[in-house]
Parts: sequence; C-alpha cells; structure tokens
Amino acid sequence: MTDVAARASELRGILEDANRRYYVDASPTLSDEAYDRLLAELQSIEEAHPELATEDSPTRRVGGEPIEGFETVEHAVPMLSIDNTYDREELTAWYGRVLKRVGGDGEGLFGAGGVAVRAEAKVDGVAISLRYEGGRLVRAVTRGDGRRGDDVTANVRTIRAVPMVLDAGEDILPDVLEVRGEIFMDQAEFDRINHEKEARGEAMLVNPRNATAGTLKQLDARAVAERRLRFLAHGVGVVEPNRFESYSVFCGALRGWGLPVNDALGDVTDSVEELWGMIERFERERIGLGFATDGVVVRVDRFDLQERLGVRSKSPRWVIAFKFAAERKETVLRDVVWQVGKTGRITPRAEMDPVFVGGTTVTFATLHNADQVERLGVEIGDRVVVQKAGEIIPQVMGLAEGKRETKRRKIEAPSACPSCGEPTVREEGEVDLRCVNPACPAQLMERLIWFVGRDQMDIDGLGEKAVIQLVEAGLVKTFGDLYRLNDRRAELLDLDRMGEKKVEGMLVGIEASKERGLARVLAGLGIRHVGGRAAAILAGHFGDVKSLSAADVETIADVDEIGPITAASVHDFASSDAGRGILGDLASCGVDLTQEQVAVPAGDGPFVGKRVVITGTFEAMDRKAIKQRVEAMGGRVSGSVSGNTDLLLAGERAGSKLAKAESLGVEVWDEARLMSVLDGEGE
Ligand SMILES: NC(=O)c1ccc[n+]([C@@H]2O[C@H](COP(=O)([O-])OP(=O)(O)OC[C@H]3O[C@@H](n4cnc5c(N)ncnc54)[C@H](O)[C@@H]3O)[C@@H](O)[C@H]2O)c1
Ligand SMILES: [Zn+2]
Repeated sequence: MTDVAARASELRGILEDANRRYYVDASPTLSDEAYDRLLAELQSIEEAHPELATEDSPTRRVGGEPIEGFETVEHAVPMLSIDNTYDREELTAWYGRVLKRVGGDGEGLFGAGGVAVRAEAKVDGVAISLRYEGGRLVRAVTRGDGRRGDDVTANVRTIRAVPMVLDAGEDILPDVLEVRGEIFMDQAEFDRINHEKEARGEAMLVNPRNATAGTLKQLDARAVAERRLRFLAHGVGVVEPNRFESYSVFCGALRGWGLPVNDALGDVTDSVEELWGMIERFERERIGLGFATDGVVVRVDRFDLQERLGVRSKSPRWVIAFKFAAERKETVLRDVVWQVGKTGRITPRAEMDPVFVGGTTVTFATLHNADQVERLGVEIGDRVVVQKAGEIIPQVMGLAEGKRETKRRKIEAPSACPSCGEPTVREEGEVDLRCVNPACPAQLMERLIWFVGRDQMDIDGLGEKAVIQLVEAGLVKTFGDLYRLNDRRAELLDLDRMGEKKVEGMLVGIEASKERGLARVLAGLGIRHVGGRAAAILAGHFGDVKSLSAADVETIADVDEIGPITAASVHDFASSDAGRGILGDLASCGVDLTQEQVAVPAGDGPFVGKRVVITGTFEAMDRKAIKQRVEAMGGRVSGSVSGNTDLLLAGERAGSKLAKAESLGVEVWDEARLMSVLDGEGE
C-alpha cells in the first residue's frame, strides 16, 4: 500500500470510530475541530486520488445509524449535511464560487451582480423533518443517515413549539409542507435536569446536544414531555404547491403559520464585508441566547439560484456553515480530588493551574467518572487541553501535544471513600463509584445543605456556609440535630461570625420549617430517585409517614406515576433502620410528617412549565382571566418578554412585546389559537 493509501485508510478508521462515539455513544473523544480537520484531509486525498475513494467512506455519509425501536422512514428529499469551515478566507472563497456560478443573473439586494445570502445561527441540536398535510402534523422524522431517518412523531408531539395544526390565518396553507429544523435543549432546561439528577444521585447529562439526542430516542413519550425541548425551523424539505421565491420569504410564511423560525441573526446581505460584520457581532452576542450555537449557517436566499447551484454527494453547494472554534487553552493538571455527593456518588474533579478560557478563569473541571479518566489518558502532572463545552462548562479534552512531563502520577479511583474510609462500590451497569455508608460525613454535609435548601425545607437564615460550620463544629450530625440547636445557643454564639441576631434568625427559620409538611421532608432527605415531584405525589397519596412506611413495594409502585425503581428506593429507605431512625427522630422533634393536600406539579398539558407572557387585547376574555387559566394549567405568567420566554399570547394591538418575541424567536399564539387550546381543541 502506498503512503497515501495507508493514510486514507487510517483516517477512515479514526473517523468511523469518532462517528460511533459521537452519534451512538454520545461521548465524543475528538473535538469537532479536530474531527473536521481529519475529514477535510481525507476529502482532499480522495479528490486527488479518486481511485482511493470508497463507497462507504465517512466523506460520503451523513450522520448516524437508525435507532432500534423506531420505524425507519425514507425522506422525500434527503436531509444533507452542510459543508463547514473555521476559516474566514474559505468562507469568502465559497461566496466567490457562488458569484461565479450564478452571480451574473443574481439580481442581489442592492443592485446587479451580487447574490443575497441569509445568515442564521447554527443551533446545536438534532435535525428533524416535520411533515404537515393539509396543515396537520402527520410525521416527524430524524435525519438518520440523510436518506432514511427514525419516525419519532409521538415524541415530537410533546414539544410545545411544534404546532400540531398550522394556523392559516389570512394565508393559504400548502397541501404538503415538510419543514426542517432543529430540536434542542436550552441551557436553563439542561441545568434544571442536571440539578434534579444530582439530587437523585443519577449520572448527569454531558451537554445539551447529547441530552436532546438521548431524549428523542426515548421509547416513552411521557419521558420526553418531562423535558422541555425546543424547536426552531431552518430549512425546506417539500412545499406543494411552492409559491415562494426565497428562503427568507418562506420564513415569513412559516412564522405566520405558527412555526417558530430561527431568527437569531436572520439577516440577508449581498456583501461579504457586511456578512463578516454580522458573524463577528453574533460571535460576541450568542452567549446571551440561552442555548448552544456553534456557528453561523450562510445560504443563498433565492430558491431558483439554490437549484442552479445544486448539491454534491453529501452537501448542497448553496449553503455553508462557518463554525466558531471552541476556545482551548493548555494548562497543567495538578491534582484530581474525588468528591462525595449527598447520595454517595464519588466523582473525580480536576484541579488545574488557573487558565483563562472562553471568557472566565478556569481552575476546576469535572472528569465525570473513572471511565472518562481512562478514556482521556491523562495523569497528574500532565499538560492538558481545556475547553468550554457549549461555552459554559469547562472540560478537559485530553493531553496537550508535545513531550509529556516525566514526573507524573496515575489517577487512581479510590477503593475507600475519601471522607469516611469505608470501601467504595461500583454497582453493575453503573459508571459511578459510590460510598454506601449512610453515616458518611461528606454525604451528611451535602445532604444537610440540600435539606435546608429553598425547594426542600426552605430554612431561612441557614445557608450552605452555616451548615458547613455547624457540621465542622460537631454541632450537627443528623437532620434531627438541626431541631435541637435551640438548646445549644451558647455553643452557637461561640462560632466564628455568629452574632446574637444571626443565631436568632437561624433558630426562627428552623422552627418555621417544622410546618413544611411531608412532601418537603421527603424531597429534602435525598432519597435516591426521589425528586420534588415524586415526593409530592407520594406524600399526597399516603397522607402521612406512617402509611408510607407501612406500605410494601408493590403498593408504592401502584401509585400513579411512581415507577418501580423509585418505589424500591423509597421502600428501602422507609424500611431500613437508618431510614426509620431519621423519620422517628424528626417526628419526635415536632416536624410535621403529614400532608393534607399537595399541588403536584402537572406533567403534561400545553402550558406546563412554560414561561408565558400575555399582551394586547382579547375578545373572549380579559388578560387577568387568561392568566388564571394559564397558571391553573401549570404555566408561569410573567410581564416582559425575554430570552427565557417560551410563549407569547398576543391579542389585538400587541405592539412592542410581539416585535420583541418575534425577534427572539419566541413562539406566538393569537387569540384563535389560544381559544382552541383552552377549549381543548387543537393541541
Ligand atoms: N467530535 C467528534 O468526534 C465528531 C464526530 C462526528 C461528527 N462531529 C461533528 O458533527 C459534524 C457533522 O455533523 P452534521 O453533518 O450534522 O453537520 P453539522 O451538525 O455541523 O451541520 C449540519 C446540521 O446543522 C443543523 N443546523 C443548525 N442550525 C441550522 C441552521 N440555521 N440552518 C441549517 N442547518 C442548521 C442542521 O440540523 C444540519 O443537519 C462534524 O462536522 C463535526 O463537527 C464531531
Ligand atoms: Zn463515605
């Protein structure tokens, strides 16, 4: 084999492996930039040596493989990939090629010769094709391998931003509309889920894109509904009949029909300089969007010109993605500390020489688990590369290039808990190490901090710092000890930074928390798999701790919406000596362990968990009445439109809020749409 042939085959091996890790395992080991560089290298080899090109080369394939458990569906028009570049000159060269091919008759925006292009945010999520027939959503299919994807309609129906029925308004709906777009998870939702996962002692989501892909693969649509995925349209599949001359005109129609359009950026220009200005501005401003973007998609706006430019095997010639290289820096890995969480999960945290990357100084980064440590292949003392995933979470990417330090120390997963010294365990099928000692001090600290938190016992005057102080001083070893602090005023006053007033405030706060009720107590105890919602359901169902403790696993699992794993975990807790001890102690301290009725956060419905803004005048009811209805259905109503708003209900004369919502790509409903939903139609 020649050197070139050997290199081509090596590259194919690396890229295939990277594809599997990226699309199937959802745990990439290469950065996108490194992947794209290797792919470009293979591409240029294959172009120079066509005899080396293979049918199934990664240069010809799009995306991943079909997922088991879903029906495979052929796309009416293939969903291709988009060529990308990280290089300014390449983008300019692309525009030059476009001009050369179709520039003569592209009238441009501002005179003859230019070709108008539209620039949009490249949203980092999962591509989807939505098919509407006669205005009704009939199918939602993932990109799959570009030709055939997975039918995930049931899952996509739970996504609020995807209308079930399009709104014709004064317009005419196409008989068939296949619109392409991105399903993604915004940062707030990603954080919310990870917060819950942390609370339940479950493995955390790695990044929003993987989380979205994982969510869409769920076989149970209810699990999808619990995660608030978002959608933005960004492309055309089929429009019959098609009366649109350009993509931007088409976007205007989509918006009118109730489909959210990707308006982040969303400008049209026929000047490369202006395009560059937009891209630079966007690179600075994109952090404020609240969701991950990894570049800008630039496309020729006019459909006839797109058609004349045509497609290559894997990507169209009329579109290109300019990607932002994630900023990376090198630093030294000084140590790895294994931290014990409140459910006993032990996770490795990297401590590094401080380094300024992606806008902040980074010193720590989670390494997730022992498997990840092994994959990275780094040791203490090594120079490592650090990057911010989605520009937010710092991540250790691997070894820096060049010679390795000779003085290195292996990163060893601890066989004993770093806090209590009890042996660690790794359950089968789990990636995490755990300490299962219920009396472990590190767990205790974390559990107490959780217990006093706002969504649990909500103890005023007792924050994280104070809890640490109390535990370190030996004043608190159990939940019940908090309620006995009243008798230890003198010792409290001896503590650093603890004045009379502070102690008084704390004790009042603790006293008040006795009345929170069983749901809050259960949520606060840090029982594995029991978050706020499960706690509320259980407390509401059983009414008091006695009936809950008396129930067997089957009875608990029979409660609506409580799964077998949660049931087993609750039962284990309530029937264990440790669990009984904790509950008995709290009861004897006067903590209310009964529950009259709880408002269980609803799991489904058009407004659940949505941040809604109401504006303008409505014929059928006034704004106050609408607000009450929306809140009763689980929505949160606020006064002004921001990047966090999910939905704007716009009546007549809606004005500036409507304009703002549209510029932010927030979903907008008019009165007719709202009424059909409130009447139980439509959605
Ligand atoms: N790190 C790794 O190991 C690894 C492995 C495989 C792939 N990858 C990354 O994935 C890329 C290949 O994936 P790809 O083919 O899906 O390309 P891509 O994700 O980079 O770009 C194409 C996709 O962008 C999406 N998109 C978002 N906003 C859009 C907009 N406004 N307009 C049009 N489309 C928009 C579409 O869903 C489209 O399918 C590679 O270039 C690489 O960066 C990385
Ligand atoms: Zn321990």
